[in-house]
Amino acid sequence: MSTDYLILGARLLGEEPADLVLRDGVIASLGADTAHPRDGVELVTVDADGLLALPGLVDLHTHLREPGREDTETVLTGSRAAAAGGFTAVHAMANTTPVADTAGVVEQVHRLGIDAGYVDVRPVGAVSVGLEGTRLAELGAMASSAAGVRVFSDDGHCVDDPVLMRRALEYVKSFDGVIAQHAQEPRLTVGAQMHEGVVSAELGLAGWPAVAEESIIARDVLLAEHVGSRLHVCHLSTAGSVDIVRWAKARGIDVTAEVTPHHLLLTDEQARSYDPRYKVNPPLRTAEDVEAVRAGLADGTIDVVATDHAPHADEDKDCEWPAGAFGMTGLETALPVIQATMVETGRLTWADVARVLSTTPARIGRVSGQGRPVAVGEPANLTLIDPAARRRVEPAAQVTRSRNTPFAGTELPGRVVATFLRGRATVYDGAPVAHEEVNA
Ligand SMILES: NC(=O)N[C@@H](CC(=O)O)C(=O)O
Ligand SMILES: [Zn+2]
Ligand SMILES: [Zn+2]
Repeated sequence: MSTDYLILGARLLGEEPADLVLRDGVIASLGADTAHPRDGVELVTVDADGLLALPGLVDLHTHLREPGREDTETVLTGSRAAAAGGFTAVHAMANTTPVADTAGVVEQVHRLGIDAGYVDVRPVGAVSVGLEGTRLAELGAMASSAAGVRVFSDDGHCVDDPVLMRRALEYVKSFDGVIAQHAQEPRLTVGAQMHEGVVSAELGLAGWPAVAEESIIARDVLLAEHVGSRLHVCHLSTAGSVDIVRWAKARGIDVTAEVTPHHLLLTDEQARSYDPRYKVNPPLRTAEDVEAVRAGLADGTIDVVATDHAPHADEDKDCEWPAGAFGMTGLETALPVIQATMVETGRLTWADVARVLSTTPARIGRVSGQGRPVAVGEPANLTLIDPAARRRVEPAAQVTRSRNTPFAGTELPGRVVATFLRGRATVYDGAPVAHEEVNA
């Protein structure tokens, strides 16, 4: 039996509370309660008093680890964690085993996403064969495959060869693609363990200088301008990077940039714990950098927040810092961290949050039917959150298969109460709906 939802009294962005009816995959009405039972259709009423309705969140940067490291995350577990975090679409990065550098692999990931049914999984295609940075992958075949890839990235690695980067930027123009660059000049970061600065010097850990990121971003915006193509900067983390992107945009270059929740909250001071849960690429930077990325997100220089959800096995984090893997989980804490760092500080409104976590990432990834406003006739992709809730992060209670959250024990605001993908609940009463029900 199919289900209609009548959501009573949800707060909409900048508007009075209203009742919403979700029916046949779309928002059928908005305003006073107009739902009436239909034959053969269950009508479920949701009391949304005090809840805020946001368009379903869209992540431009998620690591789902399938194929290859299903012990840490699968398309099913990762997309369920995404729904729990309020997402209705994620982009699955290409650094799997095998690498998503062929039409076959991206179609497989796409198919697994459909079978999971929690969010729209948009596979990212690798830029180079095997992420090796030497030969261009079959970008056109991935674009025209059933997966319809539009975002290409060697994430985890930088496309450091400027000739290859230029060719990739030129090539994706023909199918409206974008190159998402992991900006890290490899020769400036050999053996790097954390941000290069006062703390790394004190701890005796090899440093990752800000210029290793900034020099690649500067080069790439100029390459994008030269060939008239579209560039996206992954997980931008330094004040200098914000300045370069601001300059490029003022010059009219077609560049967009993302920042992660962890770079908006944490600093390199966290490394003093020697706990590898704070080890991430790019590294946590200084308080001045945190202030600069917050300001850049507030003034629109940084277009989106992307999680860079990077699940890792316990054995790769319960170890000495130098042996630890780079990466942190983020799908279930993204919205709470943004509420804490940007909304409760008065730097973003909830409408801005919808823009940076839904509308703009959907536009950059060319994800149709996502990132749309909560309005009549639109696909019913939305999340209901309780902004007044406060919760302590418990790694074992999270939906993701991995426990490497840097926010363990931290109290954060906000809670996802329900998420809907095309009118079907993927999360209800704060918990993911059973798999049999979402993909029934
Ligand atoms: N962010 C990370 O520290 N790690 C990512 C790779 C990446 O995003 O560069 C991963 O795949 O684990
Ligand atoms: Zn990266
Ligand atoms: Zn990544």
